[in-house]
Amino acid sequence: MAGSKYAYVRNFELPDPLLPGTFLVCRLDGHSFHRFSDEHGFSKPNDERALRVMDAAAQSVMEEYKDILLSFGESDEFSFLLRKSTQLYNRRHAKILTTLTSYFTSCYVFHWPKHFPDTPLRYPPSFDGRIVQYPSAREVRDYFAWRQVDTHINNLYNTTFWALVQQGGQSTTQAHATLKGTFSKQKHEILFSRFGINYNALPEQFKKGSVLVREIVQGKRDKKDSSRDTMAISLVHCDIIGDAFWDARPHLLVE
Ligand SMILES: Nc1nc2c(ncn2[C@@H]2O[C@H](COP(=O)(O)OP(=O)(O)OP(=O)(O)O)[C@@H](O)[C@H]2O)c(=O)[nH]1
Ligand SMILES: [Mg+2]
Repeated sequence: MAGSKYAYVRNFELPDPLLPGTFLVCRLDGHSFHRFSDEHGFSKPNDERALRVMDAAAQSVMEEYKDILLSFGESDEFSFLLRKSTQLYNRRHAKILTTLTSYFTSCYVFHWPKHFPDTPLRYPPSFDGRIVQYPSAREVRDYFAWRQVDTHINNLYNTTFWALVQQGGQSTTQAHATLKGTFSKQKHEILFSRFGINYNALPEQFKKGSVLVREIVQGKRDKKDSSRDTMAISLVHCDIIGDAFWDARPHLLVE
């Protein structure tokens, strides 16, 4: 079939394949959530309702995209690990990134009312996204360890910061100055001696983020493909994503 004289413009649409045989990590991050959290009255430093909306949206994404084996979330971000051999959308970069970002965003809006029954959305939230390609399991392990360490560092800072402001009566400028150059031990000490807060006793989700992992259901075969095990998504808050985590779940890092 001959194209119209206009059809040549199609040639300007270039292919954008992701490298074959690489692990894909897609990280989404709330756009201007500093403002979004203020406008929707999130509690500081952590709002459990807000974290539950993020977890619910990520779970929906994993239910829709079976090649996502693991996801990790904290604050306004979520990272998704796709299996190395995924053929999702023929590994087209923009197609994967835009559909995951838009599906996550609409799931966030979809799940919002359940967790914020008394707070209607004041405006539509949005998320940005990127895909990083990692050649080996080592980088994937280190990637998730990096995000989880970041959660801990940020949470310790934010918890101490807001204790100084909310309970200690400091201005935000003063609180920043108090914390400047402090090591983590000193922040623990400020929390405990001044405010009676034992950091280690805070909810695991605040300190370690949310891990959603596709686990093998022992002894059960997939209904559609009997050569495969049945997988179920489980939400873990207390796991360290360290060597013991990965070693117990070798299926996450196979081809
Ligand atoms: N109060 C409160 N704020 C939160 C919570 N989770 C995320 N936020 C806000 O979301 C921000 C997330 O950090 P960033 O992603 O660096 O900042 P951002 O405003 O989203 O900016 P961009 O991502 O660059 O668009 C935090 O700085 C907080 O202001 C929460 O549980 N409670
Ligand atoms: Mg953000």
